[in-house]
Amino acid sequence: MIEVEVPLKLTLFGEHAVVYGEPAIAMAINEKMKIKIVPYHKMVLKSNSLSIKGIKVDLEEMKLESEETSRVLSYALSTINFFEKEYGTRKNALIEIESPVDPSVGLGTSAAVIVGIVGGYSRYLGYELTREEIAKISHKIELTVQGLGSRMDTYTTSLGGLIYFPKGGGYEKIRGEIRITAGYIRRIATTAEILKRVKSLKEKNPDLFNDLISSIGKTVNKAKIAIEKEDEEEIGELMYVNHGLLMSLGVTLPPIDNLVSTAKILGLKGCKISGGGGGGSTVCLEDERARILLSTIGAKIVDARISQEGVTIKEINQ
Ligand SMILES: Nc1ncnc2c1ncn2[C@@H]1O[C@H](COP(=O)(O)OP(=O)(O)OP(=O)(O)O)[C@@H](O)[C@H]1O
Ligand SMILES: C[C@@](O)(CCO)CC(=O)[O-]
Ligand SMILES: [Mg+2]
Repeated sequence: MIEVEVPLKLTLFGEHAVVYGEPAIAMAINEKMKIKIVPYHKMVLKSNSLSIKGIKVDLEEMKLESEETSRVLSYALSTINFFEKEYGTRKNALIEIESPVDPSVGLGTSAAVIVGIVGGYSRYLGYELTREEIAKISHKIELTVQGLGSRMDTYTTSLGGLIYFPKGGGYEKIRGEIRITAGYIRRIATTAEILKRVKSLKEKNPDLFNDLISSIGKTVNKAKIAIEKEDEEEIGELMYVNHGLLMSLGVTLPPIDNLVSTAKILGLKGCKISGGGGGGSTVCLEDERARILLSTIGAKIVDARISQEGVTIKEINQ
């Protein structure tokens, strides 16, 4: 049996802008997706947190036929098919995914599913991939499924830690500690859908769009310096600025906008939406009042302690 653990992630700065080559900062957290892979007589996927809205069932074979099924399973299916296409191998298995959070809430579950299956299924096939190799393959798969996207989520969940993604590519681990309070609410759309909306804004108003994302890029670079100097005042101020710029991109949601502006009035150091947006996750610099504010919008608090460890893969002889 292969057992995989993948940390989820928080985007601290630069979401969406990073898709267009700007920098970003993300952090792997203590919320871990667990994936188990065991030999089986056919290829079966089991996942505790997925649900499907609307079903179409072949009653003879009791087989789900709805398009919704393939959409919801698209990341997992594409990852399994990747190995058949690239490595010419397919070995039947029962793949069981256990997620600590709901899907599509801004915590990188799409990246974690891909990273977990790439790491676990490649080991099941007898390959020993490094975390960098897992990240590279996973980014390629997520990009294929979504059509748009950056290396940020797949690299953060593969490598772990607090990571700066510079303009133009690569990554750099950041020293320094940042203590966060974070929670999530349900989202109105998936990241893939929100990315498409942002792209249409770029096509409609390229000059304005470029000004917005380059301002986010400047915010990220200032935040990197502030994190390294452990200057919480500056980090927090930049979180509010980044949230305002994401509001202008149209990716926030009124309950989170209200929370962020209330946080600012109450004197919390910093808060912003995190991840794809449209609801989902909110991050604040650690503060008991942030937990209270998050609970007022019905958010589920997550364990936002940093996970220095990235994806871990264990082979267990049964
Ligand atoms: N436990 C799971 N099992 C299988 N697939 C999952 C699971 N969790 C998430 N997914 C896949 O990931 C998709 C959600 O990806 P999406 O990018 O919208 O959210 P996210 O990655 O959590 O947020 P963000 O990209 O903003 O960080 C789901 O629709 C599903 O296809
Ligand atoms: C919105 C985005 O920047 C972060 C999603 O968690 C998309 C990406 O970087 O692939
Ligand atoms: Mg995602």
